[in-house]
Amino acid sequence: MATPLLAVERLSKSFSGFHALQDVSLEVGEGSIVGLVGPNGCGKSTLFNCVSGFLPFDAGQVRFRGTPVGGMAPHRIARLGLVRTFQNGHATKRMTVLENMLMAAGGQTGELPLQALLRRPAIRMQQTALLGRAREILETLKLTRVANEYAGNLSGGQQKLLALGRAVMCDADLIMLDEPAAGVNPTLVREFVSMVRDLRDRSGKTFLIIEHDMKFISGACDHVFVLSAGRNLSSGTPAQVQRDPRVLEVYLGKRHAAVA
Ligand SMILES: Nc1ncnc2c1ncn2[C@@H]1O[C@H](COP(=O)(O)OP(=O)(O)OP(=O)(O)O)[C@@H](O)[C@H]1O
Repeated sequence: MATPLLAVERLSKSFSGFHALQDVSLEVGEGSIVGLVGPNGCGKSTLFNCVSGFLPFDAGQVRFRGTPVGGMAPHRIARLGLVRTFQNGHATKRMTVLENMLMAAGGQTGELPLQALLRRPAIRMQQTALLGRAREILETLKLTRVANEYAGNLSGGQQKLLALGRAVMCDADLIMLDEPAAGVNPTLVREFVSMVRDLRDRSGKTFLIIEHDMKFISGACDHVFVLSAGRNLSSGTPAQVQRDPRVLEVYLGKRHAAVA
């Protein structure tokens, strides 16, 4: 079997003796769109933080393209091709949307002053290419109209789209989205789903997505992992997990699960 792009292997993480994650495992295949769901407090964000290097974990391993990334700093993991968004967006509010996009594309030639002096034509070409790419992504995300607005002036939904755009701009292979549909109006959620699928189909991006909105999960994801109280509960296609009595029980309670 091919090595999965991301493998989380028996990951555990405690906070002062409280087990936020216990032996959690999941795999994300290249080019797939995978959902991570579960009731509030079940450990989804903790898992994202551990995978992306923002939190150390206690036991288990995270492999990206087979390489263990446990203990690596977030920027090193990002350089390998794994980036994540945050629930609150993390865009710089006093820069324009376009500037935020350009900032997200790290690792350009000429970031050091000496390089900048020696390689001016190369830098100009690279800047033109980046600008073109940023404009193209903003067009896909329907943000062209607000490209020169301060990011702080965008609506909640537009901020989410900008977070997605910045992640795509990094040119990462795996993009982890933390609640992309929270606070986004239903029409925009549908567009967001088709944009994510489009980015996967056209650019071969892989996505791991935390989301409470089951319409988003059903519309976007090929596969879903369900956590409950810091442990793996279920996994399968969106339709399979929504029929799983264990999942119905944690979401709806035992009595409802029996009749659902
Ligand atoms: N830094 C921390 N210190 C102490 N406890 C924490 C910390 N971070 C998370 N927790 C606890 O770990 C558990 C899992 O939290 P986490 O935020 O990962 O859940 P979640 O599934 O993302 O929840 P939500 O859907 O509400 O965002 C919760 O009980 C939370 O209170």
